[in-house]
Amino acid sequence: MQNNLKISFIGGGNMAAALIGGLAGKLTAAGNIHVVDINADSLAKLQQQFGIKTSSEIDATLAASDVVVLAVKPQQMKGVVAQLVPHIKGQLVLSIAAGIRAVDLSRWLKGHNAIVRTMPNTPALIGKGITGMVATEGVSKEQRAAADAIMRAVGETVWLDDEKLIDPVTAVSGSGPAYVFYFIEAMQQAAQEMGLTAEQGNALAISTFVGAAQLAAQASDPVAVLRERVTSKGGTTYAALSSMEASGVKQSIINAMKAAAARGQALGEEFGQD
Ligand SMILES: NC(=O)C1=CN([C@@H]2O[C@H](COP(=O)(O)OP(=O)(O)OC[C@H]3O[C@@H](n4cnc5c(N)ncnc54)[C@H](OP(=O)(O)O)[C@@H]3O)[C@@H](O)[C@H]2O)C=CC1
Ligand SMILES: O=C(O)[C@@H]1CCC=N1
Repeated sequence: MQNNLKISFIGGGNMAAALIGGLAGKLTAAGNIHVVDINADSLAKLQQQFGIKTSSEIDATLAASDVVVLAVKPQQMKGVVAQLVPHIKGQLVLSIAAGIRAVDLSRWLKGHNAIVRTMPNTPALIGKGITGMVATEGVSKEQRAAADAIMRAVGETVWLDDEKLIDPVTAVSGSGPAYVFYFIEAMQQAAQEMGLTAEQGNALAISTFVGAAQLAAQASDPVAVLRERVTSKGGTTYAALSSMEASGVKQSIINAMKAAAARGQALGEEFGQD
């Protein structure tokens, strides 16, 4: 599916690159995608990889865009948005930043209220992302559909009614890939400490994650039942899970995710001020 959607990215870092990979030449022609970034290396890489337009400064391309994607760090957002004001008229502004609230973006944009706040994740790079998203009142039906199409180009979407839920989404799926990588790293380390080679440990740990995740996605049973099926009475899995319970692993994960959500809220409070 290709359409003529003109999309400008402000910030061409890790997450923007993951999104552009799913959009360029797929949802829209590469020539319809424009990236503004202060980092010349990032721009050169993006242009070479995807054949998109790039510039180091905001220019007239922005005013001609249908969608402006804000993809800089939360700490950089206020300064960046201030530069956009003269160029934002009726475009949809789509933010992927953690923490920064739509009300603050709208105020910085002098009352512009066609804003969709989203929280994607890096598996977007391979079309397996999932994005939580919420629209402000000024977003038209067509703009909501465009936002959905952009994020669906790199995976699934989950629409929320309440912007407050973006912080929990950030804690679950936005930051989530890092928890998975952390768990895989621990499994790889354990594999090596028990005598397997790095290559063997990598293959075993990663395939186990992929296989178990796909089984969980396809099974009609809850994951707790799938876990119980692996856990023979008095067996090896029971020994491992008992050790995890005794160390408070589950509660640690819950605490960590609540810390991520709290950090999202704090970023909004810290970097969303006037
Ligand atoms: N990484 C992830 O997994 C996810 C990230 N996000 C959100 O995405 C956003 C971007 O994150 P990520 O891609 O990881 O960050 P990156 O640092 O990789 O990308 C941000 C880019 O913006 C550039 N930049 C800084 N200032 C400006 C400016 N004034 N004008 C234009 N470009 C500028 C940076 O350049 P320089 O490096 O020189 O500063 C950098 O290339 C964040 O708000 C984050 O919360 C959301 C979901 C997941
Ligand atoms: O760590 C962060 O703040 C960003 C948001 C979600 C994933 N990365």
